[in-house]
Amino acid sequence: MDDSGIKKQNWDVKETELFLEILKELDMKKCLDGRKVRNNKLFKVAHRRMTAAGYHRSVDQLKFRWKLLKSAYYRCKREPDSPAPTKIQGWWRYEKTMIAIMESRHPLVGAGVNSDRNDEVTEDSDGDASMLHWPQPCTDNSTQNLGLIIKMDPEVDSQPNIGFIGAGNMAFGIAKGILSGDVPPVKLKVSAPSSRNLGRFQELGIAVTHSNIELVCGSDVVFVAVKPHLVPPVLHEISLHLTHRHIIVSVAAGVTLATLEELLPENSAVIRLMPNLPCLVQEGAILFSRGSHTRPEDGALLHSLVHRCGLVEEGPEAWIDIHTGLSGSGVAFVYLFAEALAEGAVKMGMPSALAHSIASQTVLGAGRLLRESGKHPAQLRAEVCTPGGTTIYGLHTLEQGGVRAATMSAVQSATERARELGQMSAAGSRK
Ligand SMILES: NC(=O)C1=CN([C@@H]2O[C@H](COP(=O)(O)OP(=O)(O)OC[C@H]3O[C@@H](n4cnc5c(N)ncnc54)[C@H](OP(=O)(O)O)[C@@H]3O)[C@@H](O)[C@H]2O)C=CC1
Ligand SMILES: O=C(O)[C@@H]1CCC=N1
Repeated sequence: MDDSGIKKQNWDVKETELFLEILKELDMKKCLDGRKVRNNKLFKVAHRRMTAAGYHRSVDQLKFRWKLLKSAYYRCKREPDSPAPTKIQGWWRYEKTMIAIMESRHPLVGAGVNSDRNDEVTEDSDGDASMLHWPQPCTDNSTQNLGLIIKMDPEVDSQPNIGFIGAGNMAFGIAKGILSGDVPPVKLKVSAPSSRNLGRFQELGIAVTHSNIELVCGSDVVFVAVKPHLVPPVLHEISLHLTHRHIIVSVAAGVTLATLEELLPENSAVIRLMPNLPCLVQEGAILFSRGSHTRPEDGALLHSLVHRCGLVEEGPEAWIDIHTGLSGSGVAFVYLFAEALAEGAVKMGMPSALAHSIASQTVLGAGRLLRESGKHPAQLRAEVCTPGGTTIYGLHTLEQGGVRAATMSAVQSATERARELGQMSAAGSRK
C-alpha cells in the first residue's frame, strides 16, 4: 500500500497541552490499563474533543503521541539526571502533567501490566501513526472500562459508526454533509487503496485506513462509493465480514438493488442512494431506495445521517437512474451552461474572472429563487422577459440552438447510460 500521501505535521505546545489536559480530565487512572484495544474508546473521546477545539488528529495519531509522552516519562524516571532524556521537544512543559496522570493511575497498572513502558519511539515516526495499530473491532472483545468511557460521552456512543469504502469526490461530499449535522468526525472512517485522497478526510478529523475489511468491521452503516465496475469485487471482499447490524448504502451509478442483494449475503440490508456533488456545500439532491431486507427505520436512520447534505427524498428504485441523469449528472450540465454564459460575456468584452464570478452568482441566484419561490420555471422566466426587451431576444436564440431539446436529451442519455452501467454490473456480479 502507498502511504506516501499521509500528512506529517509536528505537534505544537498548545496542542500537546490540550491533549494532556483532556486525558487528565478523562481520568486516565481509571480507564487506561496499557491494552491498546481497550483504550480505543477513550482516545476516540479525546479525538472528538481535540477536533472540536480545532486540532485534527486521527485516533491513532493521538495514541502514538501518548505513546511518545509515556516513553519520555519512563526515560525521565529511569535517568532523572540525563540532560536530554527524551526526543519530545519542550518535554519540561509536559512533565508535570504527565507525572500527575501517570502517578495517579489505577492500582492494577503496575510495572508488569504496563506492556509498552519500554517503547523507544521517536517523534519522526509520528506522521505514519494514523496507519499504525489500527484497532480491529471485529476481534475487540474488551468490555472492562468501556462502560465508564461510554458514560463520558453517551451521545456519541449511541450514534452509528459510518464507513466509506472509497475516498473520492462523492464520499468526501457526503462525509462533509454528514459532519455538518451533529455527527462528530470520530464516528466516520474511510478506506481507499492509496493515500492520494485520504489527506482531506484526515484534515476533517476522520480516521483512514487502506483496509476495506477493517472499515466494515468497525462500521454500522457502510457507504460503497467506488466506481460502478468496482462494486462487485469490493462487495465480494467484504461479504464475509458483514453481520445483521450492517446497512450497506451504494452510491454507484446504475448498480441495482437486485445486483447488490445478489452480491451480498442473504437478507443483507441494502440501500441504493444517488447523491450529487453539491452535498459538499449542503446543497445536494439525494434520492434513495430501500432494498427488500430493509425496514422503514433503516431509511429513517439514513435520512437522519444525510439530511444535512441537502434535499433528501425516498422513492421507488425506477426513479434512481432518472435522478442520476437529472441531478447526479445534471450538476455538470448546469456547469456547462454557467461556463457558456461566462464565455458569452468574455466574447462581448468582459474580463474572464468577472464573467465567471457573475455567471456562478447568476446560477446560484436563479436556483435559489426557483426553489424558494416554489414557482414553475416558466413563470419565473416570464417575469424576467420584458416584451420586446433583451431576454426574449436571448431566449429566442437559445430555442433556435435547440437548448431545450438538447437538455432533455442529455437527461435521457445519462439515464440510459445509468441503466446500461446497471446491466454491466449485473453481468459482472454473475462472473
Ligand atoms: N462524482 C459524482 O458527482 C457522483 C458520483 N457518484 C457515484 O459515486 C461513486 C464514486 O464516484 P467518485 O467519488 O466520483 O469517484 P472517484 O474516482 O473520485 O473515487 C473513487 C474512490 O474509490 C477508491 N477505490 C478504488 N478501488 C477501491 C477498492 N478496491 N476499495 C476501496 N476503495 C477503492 C479510490 O481510491 P484511490 O483514492 O486510492 O484512488 C477513490 O478514492 C461512483 O460509483 C459514482 O457512480 C454518484 C453521484 C455523483
Ligand atoms: O458520471 C457519473 O457516472 C457519476 C454518476 C452521476 C454523476 N457522476
